[in-house]
Amino acid sequence: MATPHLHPALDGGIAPTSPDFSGGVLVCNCTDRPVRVRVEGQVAHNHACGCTKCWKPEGATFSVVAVAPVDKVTVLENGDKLEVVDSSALIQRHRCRSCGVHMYGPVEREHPFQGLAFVHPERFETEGWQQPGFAAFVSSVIEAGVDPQEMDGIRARLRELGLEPYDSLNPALMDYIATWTVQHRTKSAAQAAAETADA
Ligand SMILES: N[C@@H](CCC(=O)N[C@@H](CS)C(=O)NCC(=O)O)C(=O)O
Ligand SMILES: [Zn+2]
Ligand SMILES: [Zn+2]
Repeated sequence: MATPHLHPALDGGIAPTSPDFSGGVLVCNCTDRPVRVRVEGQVAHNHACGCTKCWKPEGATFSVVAVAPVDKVTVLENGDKLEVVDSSALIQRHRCRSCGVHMYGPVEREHPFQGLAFVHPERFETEGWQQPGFAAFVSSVIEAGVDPQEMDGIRARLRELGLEPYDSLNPALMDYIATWTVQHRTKSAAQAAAETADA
């Protein structure tokens, strides 16, 4: 069977992380007035995402997406071209309205990921960004039109590339979310008790 095409940054082997990468500028696809967004520092939790919401380059089955603290992300040029894809979504994906590339997606509402912005490191002008480490929302590629019969081949290829496939996020992030949920619940209960005591 033919090797499945996943994403240009994955198909030919994954470029290694550079210890010297200290941030860079994300650029959209426009030749005229490209949107430029600066990210200070290395990105984190870079991964392949199979969900239908994340931006993918033409023909790709997966997105490559990472996070950076939102206060390390600055729109440098042509921010007037940005629009929010879906203002009701958790991730406020800002795309270039001319070329469609998603430039950054902050999480603003109360959530374990609050304060982070999702970015597509392949849009960095320079190399050395953190290499992807796992694949998330893999089954979701079916929602984008992939034949379910291709899933074994896709998961095998992801594993071959060292990207363990998950149908949600990886265990580290799922544990982080669950821990946040417990702490948040505990904090809310404590706050409620304090308010009752004050009354
Ligand atoms: N099966 C859904 C999954 C969508 C989804 O939950 N995506 C994840 C990974 S990016 C998420 O956290 N979404 C939050 C959001 O889109 O704001 C799809 O493919 O559309
Ligand atoms: Zn553009
Ligand atoms: Zn996604």
